[in-house]
Amino acid sequence: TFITNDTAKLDPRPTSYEYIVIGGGTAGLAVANRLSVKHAVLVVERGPDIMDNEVVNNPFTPFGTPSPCHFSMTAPPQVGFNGTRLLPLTHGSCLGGGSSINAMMGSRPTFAGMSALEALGNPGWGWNDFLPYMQKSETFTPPNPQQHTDGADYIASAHGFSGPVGVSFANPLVAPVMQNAAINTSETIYGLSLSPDLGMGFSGGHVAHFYHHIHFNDTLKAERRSSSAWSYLYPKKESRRGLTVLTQHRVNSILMKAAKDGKGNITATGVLVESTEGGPILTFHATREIILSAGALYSPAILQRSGVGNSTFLKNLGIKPVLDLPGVGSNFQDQILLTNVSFPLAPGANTTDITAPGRVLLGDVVAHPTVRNAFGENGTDLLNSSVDFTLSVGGVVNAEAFSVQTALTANAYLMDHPIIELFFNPSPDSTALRAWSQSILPLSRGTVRINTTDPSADPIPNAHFLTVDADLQIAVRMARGIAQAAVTPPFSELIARDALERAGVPGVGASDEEVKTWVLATYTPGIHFIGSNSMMPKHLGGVVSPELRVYGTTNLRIADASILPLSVFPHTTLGLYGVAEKAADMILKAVDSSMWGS
Ligand SMILES: Cc1cc2nc3c(=O)[nH]c(=O)nc-3n(C[C@H](O)[C@H](O)[C@H](O)COP(=O)(O)OP(=O)(O)OC[C@H]3O[C@@H](n4cnc5c(N)ncnc54)[C@H](O)[C@@H]3O)c2cc1C
Repeated sequence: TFITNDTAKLDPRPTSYEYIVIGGGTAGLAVANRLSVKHAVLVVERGPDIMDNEVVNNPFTPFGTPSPCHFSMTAPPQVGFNGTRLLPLTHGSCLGGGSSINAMMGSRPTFAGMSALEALGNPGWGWNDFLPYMQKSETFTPPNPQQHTDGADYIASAHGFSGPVGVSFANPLVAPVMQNAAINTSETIYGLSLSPDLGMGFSGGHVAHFYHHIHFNDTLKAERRSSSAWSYLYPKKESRRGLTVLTQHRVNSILMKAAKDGKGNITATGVLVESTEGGPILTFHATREIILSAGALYSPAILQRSGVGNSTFLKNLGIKPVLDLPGVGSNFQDQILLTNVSFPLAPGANTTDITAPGRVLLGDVVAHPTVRNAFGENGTDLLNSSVDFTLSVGGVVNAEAFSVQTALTANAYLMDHPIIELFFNPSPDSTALRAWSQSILPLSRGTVRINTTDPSADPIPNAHFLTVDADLQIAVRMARGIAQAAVTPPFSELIARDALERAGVPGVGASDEEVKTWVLATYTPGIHFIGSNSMMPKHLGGVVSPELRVYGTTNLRIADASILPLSVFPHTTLGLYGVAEKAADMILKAVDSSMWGS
């Protein structure tokens, strides 16, 4: 593998590769790794290589600590209490992308979620077909006897044991006394039962220990973030003669030409690349395929700059349309988080038992209530929202797209897909226990659009958070879950009696209006952006086919979070490695079949 930020070092500079991967982030590096076993692959990554950065590598660095990989853009004003709110959209830009800065919480989709994805017109994406790809990516470290005594468990058949991505529980388990109290309390408030393993695809309300994307070396007793860079790129055994990685260079656009396949499809022939410091525009050609993996914020922007998107919109920006695909940048969505809820510890609490000085991870245990757990038997009545607003802002390309997605979401609810996440961890300074709640499967939809042809400018991502009523009602339930946890033993016994008041959370007796006010004033993005190049039928606004090929092209595929049409990955990363493995498999099989055919 050759990693450089200097094109002069590509000497003589090859101008042609078999495959070009745009974006060396979470999914991009995984795809590149698999393709480069037998093929010449160029990865172009806008951010730097920060291999030795301790802030990033140490999994116990307090979440959110700035690093050269942390970037943020501000979304257009979103709904808020008494008007609008400006919310930061954080993302990673370096080798590893989001996986180099995320909270490493490892979760997977459920059987119900993957059924919804498949029913949307994506054969081959159901749970049974998808599980082997998640397993292929993973080396799971089973809990040792002490971790097991402290509560961690697993189901071997769910996991992979020889893939590049390290998945393990912290060793020793972080604050097991706190974890077990949180589990018991969650069981009580939502009527849940303990699940041995989050990765088995279980639907139905459950509570479980989280594992994290951490490489754990039993001999060295060392733990390191298992970013995609530290999984698929840096380790010696993953080194590839055929792989070139160009960092600190941005792909401005993709070059296309009319193909001679007789079906009117176009072919992606190369990319225009520029150093992020400026300088000449370079052209690199791809002889086989181009794989777009710049993430849900940037992949639609690159397509739009390349003339792929809604033709009218492109013409208004002065861009010559190459392919009219109205779904590009539509169906954009994110979950929401209720965060920063910090319950001060009970006076005299034994902090070493219930907090973990220097070893905090986000989300040590997680509760996953379903709509039945959170709202009772009539919970699916929630989903009677009108399409009008979403349609007017371009969140869906037509009313049918919204009604199909609503129906699939309702069906997932009936199959007991979790709708809420409630998770807990100690505060980094060991003075408090923190509660967080995250929505799953939101219905609000928005857009990612460029507003200039300047390739150095960020696109405008507008998720229109909480604009569908069901999402707001679920958010109110999320806040109520946090309040209930604070007054329900045994968790309540670990925190101060007036913890709820001091945390500023509406009490259990607060009215729905009071809770809604608090939600609108405090919610933040879930930072699991998806959907902006959705995998679904073209007439519903789909951008890629189940083979992840951009409709109307012969050889342009997308492998990143933008292809997910529904938010069925509660946390995205482990599922995205599955997407990347499946993408690589489909690409390589296409080569094999063309060789047999020739
Ligand atoms: C702060 C934070 C916390 C999170 N916590 C969790 C968690 O605990 N668990 C979990 O599972 N998920 C978590 N996530 C979500 C998860 O990390 C992302 O969904 C995932 O990393 C997205 O992967 P991707 O491959 O789609 O894109 P990315 O990983 O974002 O990769 C895209 C790459 O493309 C590059 N790029 C963009 N434009 C260009 C261009 N024009 N040319 C070249 N390169 C370009 C970017 O620099 C980036 O490196 C978190 C995310 C964030 C930001």
